Amino acid sequence: MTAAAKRIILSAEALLKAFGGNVAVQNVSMAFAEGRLHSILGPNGAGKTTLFNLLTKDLTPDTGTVRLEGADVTGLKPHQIARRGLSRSYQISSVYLDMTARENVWVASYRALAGGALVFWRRADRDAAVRDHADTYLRRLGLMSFADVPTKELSYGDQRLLEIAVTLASEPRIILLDEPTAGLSRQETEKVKRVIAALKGEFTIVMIEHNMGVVMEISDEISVMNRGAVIAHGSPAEIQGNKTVQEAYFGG
Ligand SMILES: Nc1ncnc2c1ncn2[C@@H]1O[C@H](COP(=O)(O)OP(=O)(O)OP(=O)(O)O)[C@@H](O)[C@H]1O
Repeated sequence: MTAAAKRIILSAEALLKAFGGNVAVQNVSMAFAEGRLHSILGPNGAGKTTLFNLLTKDLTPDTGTVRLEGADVTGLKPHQIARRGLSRSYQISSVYLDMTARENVWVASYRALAGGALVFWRRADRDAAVRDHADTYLRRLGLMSFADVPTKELSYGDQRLLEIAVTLASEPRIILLDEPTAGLSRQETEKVKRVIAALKGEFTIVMIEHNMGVVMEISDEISVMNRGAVIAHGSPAEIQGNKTVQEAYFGG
């Protein structure tokens, strides 16, 4: 199915962001279709992270519009965007190293369930519900055997998986993954790749990723940025054969 045939859940429309005289994101428009994995590629400094920050409202664009389910959300704060179902993982792992794996997911689970007036539940029921919720995501990411292990004792790859578990436990509809395989071994990269591929369809995923093999294998569509602008958009096969991309990204 083509992207055009799918419902657009999130979109960037003519976004522009400059830092002083440096235009980091230049008139960028992108549409993210429901249930698809859309990767953003580009060399260092292309503007990918700035675009993420504009989508999550960690940054405000100088001009342009961000739409979530058709509504203009450009003026909203990050927590308001999160409440509307958009959750993000960071390039630098943001899990708490002194907490156990389960405790890390608990925090997001508690927030997700608290939306359902969790505070009024009996304490034992509440704690069991939060634990069940957290365990669902630990299991899903293959981390149950580490549930009670302090996060600092997990391998870096498992810490990145835990980060995805935390992201999912907030029950988003859209997840933004910032370089999920950065710094991982080949084996860990394979594992993270399989996990992300399994989330496709259920979640809309936007992913910045430098590992070309991962991007080409699991993406439904790819946008390529260079010097703040989008220079190509298409399927993995279309991007692989695109001459402009080869010149900009692979140096010729
Ligand atoms: N807070 C900031 N202040 C000033 N300049 C910034 C800021 N954030 C980003 N930039 C600049 O904007 C441009 C785009 O940076 P950005 O981090 O978005 O690129 P990127 O594609 O994510 O790169 P990388 O792959 O290295 O993470 C760069 O020239 C960068 O130096």
